[in-house]
Amino acid sequence: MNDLHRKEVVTCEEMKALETAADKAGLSYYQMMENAGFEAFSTILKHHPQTENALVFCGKGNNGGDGFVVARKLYEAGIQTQVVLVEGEPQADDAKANYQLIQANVQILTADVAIDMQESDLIVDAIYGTGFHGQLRSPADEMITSINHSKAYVAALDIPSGLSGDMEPDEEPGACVKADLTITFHARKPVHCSKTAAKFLGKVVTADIGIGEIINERR
Ligand SMILES: NC(=O)C1=CN([C@@H]2O[C@H](COP(=O)(O)OP(=O)(O)OC[C@H]3O[C@@H](n4cnc5c(N)ncnc54)[C@H](O)[C@@H]3O)[C@@H](O)[C@H]2O)[C@@H](O)CC1
Ligand SMILES: [K+]
Repeated sequence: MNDLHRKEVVTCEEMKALETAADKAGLSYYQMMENAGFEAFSTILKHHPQTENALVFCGKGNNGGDGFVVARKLYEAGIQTQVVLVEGEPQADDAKANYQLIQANVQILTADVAIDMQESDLIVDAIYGTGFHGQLRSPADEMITSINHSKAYVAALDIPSGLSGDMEPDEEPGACVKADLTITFHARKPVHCSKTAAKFLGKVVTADIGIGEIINERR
């Protein structure tokens, strides 16, 4: 593992290796998701404390799982919260577990119903993170166009959906979420250092999810 956990910028593959190492050292994937969701929630409310109505767009992978954790924290903080399942029910195990935890309290919408974004003052983008490659497909592309037309404050979890985490510095981005705030986990990915992507990232905050500490402890 060398000093990979100390690097300020890691590729998506290196991030996966760090998560595997942290899991082996005793920080479960489930706990990393909880930490990522809690840190994102706290960072969002620090930057947008006036939030009253939130809409959380979740994909089917672990980025969506982080979104379910954020939705639970927002609801627990007394904020009116709705979740949109962009690609149907979650497929990743920890995302499924976190989806179960919000069922009783958070209204769940699906991509086939008309979504009114007028009332929302916060949109959380948890559609895709480091697992995304290539171009957006339907219905995510239509959802993202609507997100970009809304007046809400937009916070992206890990990466604004549609951008590849390993983007080359001079690569032109395709269609993607335009965020006001991006909260990335553990370390920046190459996309967070790209000049061409900068206008879609907004302010970038790196959140500690416990990986560095657990790897240091077990050395
Ligand atoms: N334990 C973990 O693995 C952790 C993961 N975390 C979160 O999980 C994210 C990575 O999760 P995943 O690897 O599940 O992937 P994502 O949730 O980023 O993506 C979901 C799925 O989208 C699919 N996909 C890729 N390109 C696509 C395209 N063009 N159109 C449609 N679908 C496409 C992929 O098959 C992928 O499985 C991170 O960015 C981070 O937010 C965090 O919770 C921290 C811990
Ligand atoms: K995202």
